[in-house]
Amino acid sequence: MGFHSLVTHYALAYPGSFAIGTILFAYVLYRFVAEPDPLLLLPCPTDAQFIGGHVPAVLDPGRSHRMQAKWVKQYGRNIRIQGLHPWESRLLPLDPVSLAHIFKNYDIYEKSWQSRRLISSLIGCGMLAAEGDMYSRHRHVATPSFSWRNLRALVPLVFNKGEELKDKWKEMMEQQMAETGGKSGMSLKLDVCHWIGRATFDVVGLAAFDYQFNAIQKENNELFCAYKDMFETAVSQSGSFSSVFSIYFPLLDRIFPSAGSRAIFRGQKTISRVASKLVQSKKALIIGGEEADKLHGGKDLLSHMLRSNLATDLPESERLSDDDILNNINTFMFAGTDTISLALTWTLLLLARHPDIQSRLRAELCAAPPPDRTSDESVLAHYNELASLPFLNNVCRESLRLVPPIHSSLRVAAKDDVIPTSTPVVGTDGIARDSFHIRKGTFVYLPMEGMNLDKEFWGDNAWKFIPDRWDHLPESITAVPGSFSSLLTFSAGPRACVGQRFSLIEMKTFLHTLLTNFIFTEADEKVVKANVIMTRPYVYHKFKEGSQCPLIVTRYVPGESD
Ligand code: HEM
Repeated sequence: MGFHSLVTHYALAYPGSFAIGTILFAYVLYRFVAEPDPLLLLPCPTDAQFIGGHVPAVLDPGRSHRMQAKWVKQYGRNIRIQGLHPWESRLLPLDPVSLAHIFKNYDIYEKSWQSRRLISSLIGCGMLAAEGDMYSRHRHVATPSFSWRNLRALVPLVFNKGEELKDKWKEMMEQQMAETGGKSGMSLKLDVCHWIGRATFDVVGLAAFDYQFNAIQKENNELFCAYKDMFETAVSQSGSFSSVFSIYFPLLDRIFPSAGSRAIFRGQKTISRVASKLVQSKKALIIGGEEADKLHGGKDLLSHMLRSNLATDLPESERLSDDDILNNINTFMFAGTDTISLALTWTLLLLARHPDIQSRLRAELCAAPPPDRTSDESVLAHYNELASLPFLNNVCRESLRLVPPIHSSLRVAAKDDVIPTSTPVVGTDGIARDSFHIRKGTFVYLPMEGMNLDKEFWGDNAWKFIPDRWDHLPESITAVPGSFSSLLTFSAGPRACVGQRFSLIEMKTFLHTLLTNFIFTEADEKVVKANVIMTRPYVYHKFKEGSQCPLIVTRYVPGESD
């Protein structure tokens, strides 16, 4: 039978599947031949895995910086990488001009529907997941809460939580001393990631909605457990079959939930019950009039958001519903707890690995004595002093540069676009161009860590922890479009992190309290980085034990320990 008659025979015998086959064939022909993806003009590294492509390499903080440096040398700063299968191309821009364009045009480069659905299914459609008009309304109502004037009022509560953590560790040391008859006790091996995580939950709970989790003392608060279980389940499930299933078939996941989904639904129920009551009672006080609101004096982000949402000059169409407000509180809990605790954990690990830098920092911090804990004014003056300490500033920036808690992010082009470049891109056709086309639907990586570690901008020692670099930065870094000190740690452009200032308050305040009371040294275990939604510490070869960062914490006694 010839090809012709074979096709006719098949079409007559199986008309349905023949029609589907023909449509698919026409689509493939159209996509790849008549309208080939313009990204195919960009050079692509040849070392992709058949399934998974370059994605694992691009996401792995253990090797992505090395890989990217090699690719930039070979292919230039705008690279086409292979997506999850050989027919899918993605863009990896390491060019500051291209990245600035992508960050600025956040309405073209949106979060993918998959990541938005995943985030929404966990914490609702708050600022992190929303796009379009909904996003603008969220940002409009939430941004004033993060003004410096409002954040100043939160400094004392952050300071007090740092002190509480210090007191807790001292108490644990004293307890150990009593148990061992004084033989040991000045030192403890602590998973600092776990402990700082508890303190950060406390801080964000109070700052976000004036709620006392009391997690430094005990991990049994109902709301704390709900949030913690929910976030931990989401982290442990990331990339698993059940999480992919729940993204693509949310309805089926509701009807036949996996164990993980059941844990998440349970958490959501508790959060909705407890936190909704908080929203209602705060709202009633604000609506109750100026006097009631003054008495309530809510300095937390929720109170500020409710006030700005209830403002008489806000058009009705721009107001958020109570559910939207609650989604934003969940968003602050999700976006503001692990991020800060990881930033602090990595800083302490880096200081443990560089004892000379730790001692220098401690000397600077000890010169700024602690304030009178009972006076908010004194705590604020203390923070102002910390904010101006040059070496503390350098250490924070260097740690946030070297290990950004969010390694990278993913966007998808919502329409066709032309991306400018800093230097001409030489296409696979040999032609040099000042810009290149990108097709609607193309995935684009935002390499936060990649840009922070780029040797061409930061110098040959870019992969090392050198806080002093901040005193003589190379001119080249001014080209990098970061929202904070030319770093992409807090992203860039209109959708950069709203919590940046707050994070620095917590980092600096905690570092002062912890380093003037304790010395941090490395334990026997080797700690390595892994990207599990965020860049988290794991003990080498003990990935199954979960994220942890064991360090030896020793009491610092001025004069004796120096
Ligand atoms: C060291 C700490 C922090 C780091 C490194 C960090 C980093 C980031 C990054 C990289 C993004 C952009 C994510 C993306 O586009 O995919 C982001 C967004 C965001 N962050 Fe943070 N963050 C930190 C702390 C906080 C805190 C404390 C809060 C709130 C209390 C917060 C709230 C948010 C929100 C709401 C967004 C979404 C902003 C938008 O889309 O307009 N973050 N953060």
